[in-house]
Formats: sequence, C-alpha cells, structure tokens
Amino acid sequence: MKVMRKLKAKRVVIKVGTSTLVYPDGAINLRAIDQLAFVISAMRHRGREVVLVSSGAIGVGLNYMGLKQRPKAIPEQQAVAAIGQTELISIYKERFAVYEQKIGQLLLTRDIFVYPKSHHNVLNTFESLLAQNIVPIVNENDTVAVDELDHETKFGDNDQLSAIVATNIGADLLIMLSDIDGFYDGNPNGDAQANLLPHIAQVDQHTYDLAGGSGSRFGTGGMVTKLKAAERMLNADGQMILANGADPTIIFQILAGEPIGTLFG
Ligand SMILES: Nc1ncnc2c1ncn2[C@@H]1O[C@H](COP(=O)(O)OP(=O)(O)O)[C@@H](O)[C@H]1O
Ligand SMILES: N[C@@H](CCC(=O)OP(=O)(O)O)C(=O)O
Repeated sequence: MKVMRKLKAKRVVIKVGTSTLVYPDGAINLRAIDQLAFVISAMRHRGREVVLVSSGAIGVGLNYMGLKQRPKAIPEQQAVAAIGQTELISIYKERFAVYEQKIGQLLLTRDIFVYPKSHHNVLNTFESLLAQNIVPIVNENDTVAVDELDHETKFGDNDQLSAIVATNIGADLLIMLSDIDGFYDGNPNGDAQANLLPHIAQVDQHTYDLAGGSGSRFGTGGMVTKLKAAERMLNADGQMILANGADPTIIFQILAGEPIGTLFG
C-alpha cells in the first residue's frame, strides 16, 4: 500500500541542477524550464511562497557561445557564467510571463548570511519579493564566488546555497531536483544493484559513505553536497526531498504527499 507523506510546504525552495536544464549534448532543455515556470506559477497561485534556486549559467552560456567545453581558465568560466546567466534569466522571464508570474533575480554568495548587515538586506529582499507574489530566482554569484567553478579542487555549490537560503528564510521544505530518482545505497552511475532509499531520518557518516560524485558532464558536487544540504535542513527542523527533475511537474505529486524520491526528515 502506498503511504502518503505529510509535508509542511507553505514556504518552499526548489533547487534545479544544470542536468535538469541542459541536455547532455549541451542544448537547453526549454521543456523543463517551461514546466518549472508552470508548476511554480501554479503553486504561487494556490498561496504557496516559492523560491527557485537555479544553476545553469555556465551550461546555458556554453550553448549561447557555441562552446562544446567549459573553458579551463577561471576568468573565462566566469565570463561564460555572466553571459549565460543573462540568457537563462531572460528565458525564465519569458516562460513565467506566459503564466502571468513575475520574477526577480538574486545573485548571492554563500557567505552573505554570515555578515549581519548583508544578512539583513538579503532577507529584506526575499520578504519583500514574496510579499508581492514575485518568485525570487537565485543563483550563486559566479563573478564573486569562484571556488564553485573550480570543480577540480573544491566542492560547494547551489545545493548548499539552496539550503542556506531555505534555512535563513524559514522555508519548510527544500525540493532538490537532479538527474537521479533519489538517494541510493550506492552510486547508481556505476552500481546497477544500488537501491533507492525512500526515507532518511538523519544524515550521518554512514549516509555520506554511500554518496559518490557527479554523473553528468555539467553537474558539480554529486551527492555529497546534496547530503550537506539535507543535513542543514534537518538541523533547522525542515525537510528536503531529492527527486528526478526530468519532468518538473513531479513537484505536483511531491506536494500531494506521494512517496516520490528520497525524503530527508
Ligand atoms: N548514493 C547516490 N545516490 C544517487 N546518486 C548518486 C549517489 N552517489 C553519486 N551519485 C551521482 O550524483 C549525480 C547527481 O549529482 P550532480 O551531477 O551534481 O547533479 P545536479 O546537476 O543535479 O546537481 C547522480 O547522477 C549520480 O550519478
Ligand atoms: N553557478 C553555477 C552553478 C553550478 C552548480 O551548482 O551546478 P549544479 O551542480 O548543476 O547545481 C551555474 O549557474 O552554472
């Protein structure tokens, strides 16, 4: 028998990875972007407060510039991100407009909440946008925060930024969409026997031992950063659901309480 979940989801943060927005061949997944705009607008129209944390600046920038590969030099990657972010947000603006939903863009760094002044200013911006029924769309500010672009040596990315945003604005739920159905007891990318874990009450060392790296060409971090995000949500008495973003309308089923993906919390 299917056991439905009871979720608190008045204020929701949705994080989408590059793998949801850009096809493996580098083309932009306009269908996914349109579905996201549709779902989020529908959620807003039903009284939920929604923040979208979207990666994709580099992926979209590469496509826009006709580049097959991410440049090696960090400044060039930053330039691609700057170009791609403009394109990405204009696609979002166009798609959301179809559903008569306004958006606002916030480019943040993860340390912004550490400083009381910027913390206060950022929260004010979120609250003001949400009070006006506008959907904030967040990405890490790749011009300022270069560490996440250097995938060779460092971790940290929008997975964690989404949880930092969610906990600071007091969101009940973080929905993390990726290219995988949920969290498995092994990396399904190499282990065909790996099983999906529908519920994780607590993230501990054993959970981290099951997490591997990224499977996609453009993604960063893999599961480790997603677990860190889940841990952050749990510590703030929130919940996180990791699910497959191949069809973002899956969010409707998630919000209806269907046992989809992995529930942390
Ligand atoms: N235990 C695990 N369960 C599920 N996926 C895992 C696990 N360990 C590693 N992965 C890999 O993590 C990938 C998702 O991370 P990533 O490529 O960074 O996605 P995104 O672009 O959505 O942030 C999956 O496609 C999978 O290959
Ligand atoms: N700020 C970068 C985000 C990189 C990132 O976090 O990627 P992902 O692992 O796909 O969520 C970009 O927009 O390309």
